[in-house]
This record gives sequence, C-alpha cells and structure tokens, in this order.
Amino acid sequence: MVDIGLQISDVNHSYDAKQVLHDVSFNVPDGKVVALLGPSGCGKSTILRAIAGLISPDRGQISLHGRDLTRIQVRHRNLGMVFQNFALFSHMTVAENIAYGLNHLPRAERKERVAKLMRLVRLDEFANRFPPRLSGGQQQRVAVARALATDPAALLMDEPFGALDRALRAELQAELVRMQEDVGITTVMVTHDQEEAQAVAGQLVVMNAGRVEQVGSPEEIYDHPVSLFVNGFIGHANQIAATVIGGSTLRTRSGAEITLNRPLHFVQGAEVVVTSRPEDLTLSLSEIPAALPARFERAVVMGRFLMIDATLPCGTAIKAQILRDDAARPEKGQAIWLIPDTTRLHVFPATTTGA
Ligand SMILES: Nc1ncnc2c1ncn2[C@@H]1O[C@H](COP(=O)(O)OP(=O)(O)OP(=O)(O)O)[C@@H](O)[C@H]1O
Repeated sequence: MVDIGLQISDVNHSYDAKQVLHDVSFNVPDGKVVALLGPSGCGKSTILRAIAGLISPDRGQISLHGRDLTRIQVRHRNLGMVFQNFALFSHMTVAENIAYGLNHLPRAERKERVAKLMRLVRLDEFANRFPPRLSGGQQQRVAVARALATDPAALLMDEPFGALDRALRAELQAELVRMQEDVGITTVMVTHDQEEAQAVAGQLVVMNAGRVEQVGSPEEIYDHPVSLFVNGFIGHANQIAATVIGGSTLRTRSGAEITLNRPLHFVQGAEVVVTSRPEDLTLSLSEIPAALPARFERAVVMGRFLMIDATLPCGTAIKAQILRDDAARPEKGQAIWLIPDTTRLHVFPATTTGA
C-alpha cells in the first residue's frame, strides 16, 4: 500500500459569494510529486493556498501524514514554499538566504546544513554571491534550497519556473527530478504547462472550473482521458463530430464510417465527438476504405516528424503527425486519406465541452 503524504478531501471554497472550488479531492503519495494542472482561473493556486493555510476552506479536510491541518496555523504546518516571484533577500548572500529560518540551530550544524543544501541545488560555488548577481535559474534554485532548509514535511510550488525561459525551465525541471530522487519530499506543484507537469510529476491532477476532472499518471491521462476536456487539454486531440449508427460504428459529419474494435456505450443515433491524437493517424495518398478523406493544407517539420494540417469535407481541421522519412509530400489542396488507429480513438458525448 502507498503511504499518503497529503490528503485533500472534499475541499470547497468561495471568494466573496463565488464558489471557486467544488469538492476537490486528491492524494499525494508520501515522498512523491503531484502536479496540479488546468487552465487559468480553475483554482490551482487556491488549493495550494488552502494547503498552506493562507485561506481557510469553507468545507473539507486537508491532512498531512495523517494529521488534520485544518486548525493548525500557517507557521506550525511545517511546509516549504516556492513561488514564481522568488523573493530572495538581495542584501544577503546565497548562503545567508538559505540559512534564513535556521537561526535556532547551533552555528556548526547550520553551516553544515546550508552546505548540504547548496550541493543539492548545485550552487556550492555561489555561497558568497548576492542574488542580483545570479541568473534567474540560479535564483530559483536558491529559493528551492531555502524552502527545503527547515526540513519541511511537504513542499508547495506555485509556477516555480514560470518566469524562466524554455531552456532554463527544462534544466530546472530535470534538477527537480534529480533532487526528488535524493530527498523524496511530498510535493504539490502548480503549473499550467502540461509538459512541465509530465516531466516532473508521477501523478497529475487535471482541474477544470474548480473541479477535479481526472487524477492519474501522465500515461493514464494521455491514453485514457475520462472527458473531452482532459483529452483536449493534455496533448492535441483532433475532435470529429459523429453519430453512432450501430454497436461499434460511427458516421462522421463528413460521411466517413469508423468501426471501433470495442462496443460503444451509446444508443444508436447518439451525437458524439470522436477524438484522435495526431500520431494515431497514418497518411495515404490513395483512397483506402475506413480512412478519413481530407484535403491537405500544409506540413510543418518537427524534427523527425511532419505535422500535417488537413481539412475534413465538413470543414473540421485535423492534424496528423507522421515520420518525415516516409512522407511523400502532397500539394496544397490535394486529396489525402487519414487512417485512424481505431484502438486509440476515444468517443465522448457531444454535449461535453472540450479545452
Ligand atoms: N483573492 C481573491 N478574491 C476573489 N477572487 C479570487 C481571489 N483569488 C482568486 N480568485 C478567483 O478564484 C478563481 C481561481 O483562482 P486561482 O488563482 O486559484 O486560479 P489558478 O488556476 O491558479 O489560475 P492561474 O493559472 O491564472 O494562476 C479565479 O476565478 C480567480 O479570479
């Protein structure tokens, strides 16, 4: 059985009269990283604030290693926090910044702890530098070390790398993963960047409009999204309107028929949306039964792949990702056929909203 580090149960919260969290529940396994992911305004930071004790939820429970935090004051919750605007003390050196909450320790012990943390975030050469003379990425590492200094029971990170450029973000994400392998601290990280979430977290919590839509590993969420929203939010999903015409068969708005290899739990005549990842479509330049006819628009080179933009006869845009080596490049406007991997298609009711 997995030990639970943090447990969030049925948390509800309103600002003024507006409810922004609705029965939010998820667990963070002890020593693991969970990423909260979702569009702007869906309530990610509010959850983090509730865990930190900066707001008190209207309803619900938050416990850390089995201890109910509800009535525990912020300073007694023993949490490390890293935010996007890493407010370091600019008049203190790196070592002094990290040592800031450690005044209660004997001098030698404090020095040893700071040295260890600087090694952990790979800043040991910079002990005597002042923050304004560090890069953004280095400053953020100091912020992480400072958050870890007091040996917190959990770490809360709100868009910790949000202010950094793409390359530096990737570097710090890798550092965070390495650091987690060393220290294994129960962590909740808020991000709106799905790649970042997948890179650092073992579990994702996908939120939409104050509700948890799905909790799962990055693979589970990518391969088995529970809703059209999740499907469209994590990675690209082509969305094709269709009608169920038989047990496993659908007819798209353009008139193509797709038969899945599994029964569909929809009544005949139900309006649905079929989704396909771009990499689950194969290109053919000649007509093939069970392929979707389309018109080629353009192709963009993405490393070893080509991302093809095409249009279905009903006007729906569709993307297909194919290996560049295989690709005979069609002309703009040319008829093409896209063969879906029917084992990887998803079908959702047409009434749910996508991202
Ligand atoms: N202090 C506040 N007073 C009133 N409403 C607030 C307050 N803070 C946040 N909200 C509202 O609560 C909702 C959730 O906000 P929250 O900051 O948790 O979202 P988020 O998912 O973290 O967004 P972002 O990714 O843009 O930071 C939003 O509608 C926001 O406008």
